[in-house]
Amino acid sequence: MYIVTAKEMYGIDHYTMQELGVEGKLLMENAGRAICLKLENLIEKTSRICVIAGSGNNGGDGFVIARTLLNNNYHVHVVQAVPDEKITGDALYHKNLYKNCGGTVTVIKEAEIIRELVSDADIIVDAMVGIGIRGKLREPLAGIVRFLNQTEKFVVSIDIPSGLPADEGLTDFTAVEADCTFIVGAPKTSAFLEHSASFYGEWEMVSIGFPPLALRKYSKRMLWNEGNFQESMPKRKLNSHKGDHGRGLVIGGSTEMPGSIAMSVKAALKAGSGLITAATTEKVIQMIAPVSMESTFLALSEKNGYLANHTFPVDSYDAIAIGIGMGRYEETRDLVRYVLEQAKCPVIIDADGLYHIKSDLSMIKKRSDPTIVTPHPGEMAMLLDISVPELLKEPFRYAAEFAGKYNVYVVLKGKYTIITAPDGRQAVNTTGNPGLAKGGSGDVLTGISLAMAMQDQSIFEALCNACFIHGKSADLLVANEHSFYDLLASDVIKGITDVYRTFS
Ligand SMILES: NC(=O)C1=CN([C@@H]2O[C@H](COP(=O)(O)OP(=O)(O)OC[C@H]3O[C@@H](n4cnc5c(N)ncnc54)[C@H](OP(=O)(O)O)[C@@H]3O)[C@@H](O)[C@H]2O)[C@H](O)CC1
Ligand SMILES: [K+]
Repeated sequence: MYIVTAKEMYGIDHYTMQELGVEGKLLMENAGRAICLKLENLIEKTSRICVIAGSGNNGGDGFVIARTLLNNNYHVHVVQAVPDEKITGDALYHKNLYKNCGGTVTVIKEAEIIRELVSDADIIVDAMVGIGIRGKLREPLAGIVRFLNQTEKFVVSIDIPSGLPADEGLTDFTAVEADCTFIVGAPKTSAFLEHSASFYGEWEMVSIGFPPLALRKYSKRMLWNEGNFQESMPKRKLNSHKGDHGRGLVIGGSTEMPGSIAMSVKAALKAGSGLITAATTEKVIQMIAPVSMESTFLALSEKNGYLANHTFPVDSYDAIAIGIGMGRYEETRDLVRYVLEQAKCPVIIDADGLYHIKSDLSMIKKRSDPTIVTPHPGEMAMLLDISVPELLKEPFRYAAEFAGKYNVYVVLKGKYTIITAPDGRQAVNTTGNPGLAKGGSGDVLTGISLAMAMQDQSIFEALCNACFIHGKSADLLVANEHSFYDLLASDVIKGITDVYRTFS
């Protein structure tokens, strides 16, 4: 499923109409009808529905919905929140069809009157404004939105909750807090931003006839779901051996943080790596060896319990993960630099490793083999020298800029983890739950990512699939024997079994 900005949606719309010859009226009919099919599952035959229509094509969708429901014997009324002369084009065509079928419309000039008009309605359909919103919502729409946000009635938004921007970048808006939203054609970016996603309520996308080639042509963003995982995840050959599944190296750990590298190693093996070596200090090896029975170890030099400058052969690995639990000592940075310079395989940089590269980002820019950074918002903001709120306003843009500038893959972790390729392709992971907001969760994702980077798939798909597995494991665990509260990172490692048994 593709994710679009408002501009991309207009591009897809234009292409479908101009190049393919599909008329706008037909797209509007398709949108309204597809939404009604879904809406009818939510409402009773006796439900009273009030559609609030605005001036643009979003309002036009509202008139199609009103006509379809009316013709299906529902009790419907349309409140038009703009003067008659503002309804033009395809929207006017559909308004006339609705009226020709016996539909009634009340035109309102002031927001106050809305309370009375919807007093006997069970369901309110918000078709005031969609992706065409410019600036902050004007009256009377703003007043209607304030009323809708305090009413107990069930509010269904069309395409986008009215007032909400489709794109990232704006955080100050008045918008409908919908109970549910039927998104037209393709989900918009604001459905995946921490400050705006909740306005959509539960959402579902309806297809209205945009061909995949049009979506592909305009959008570089997608939602990574079960279908993508099943399609791209390489199948295991029955006669394969451990060498076929990747020989990985995990570098990290310190006396203060010995557990994290053990988690990454275990996750990497559980997710399907053939062989994993943990490169860490002698002391950490002694500490983690009893719980890391399936891995091999490489003792590196240390200073005060932290990894110190050390050169060792890194060319016999298929992928490397570095940074986990390694601390921020100056001496450790030289080790990070050495690995990034020498390794001729994909390198994943996580946690303290990100702190080390910050002082000299040319360390990653110079590399010719794939480099992957896996920051949480705090680490990403640190890499960019901006605040976390600034980053979260436009995470897609910042991630894409960083990926392009430094030629790296970025896995920006969060409620909506965004995976970005150096060429600007982006995916949003669909799995995961609040149970993952716990220590060790990132270490597990790094381990799974290491395993995925060594399977027979592109790095972008590998990272998308790693995020999918990580989140899906947590989802299956919470659906069955666990809760958001008790879920541990070690449970997520065990849960990988169920993900593979269920989906591959
Ligand atoms: N291809 C598709 O995706 C299809 C989408 N459909 C639906 O159409 C809308 C987009 O339609 P569009 O007409 O481009 O825009 P909107 O209806 O969202 O909004 C335009 C009107 O909104 C008024 N407006 C704009 N900003 C404000 C504001 N800040 N306050 C109040 N009113 C505002 C604007 O009025 P003006 O007086 O400023 O001109 C416009 O009249 C999309 O979201 C889908 O729902 C199609 O039905 C099918 C194809
Ligand atoms: K709307």
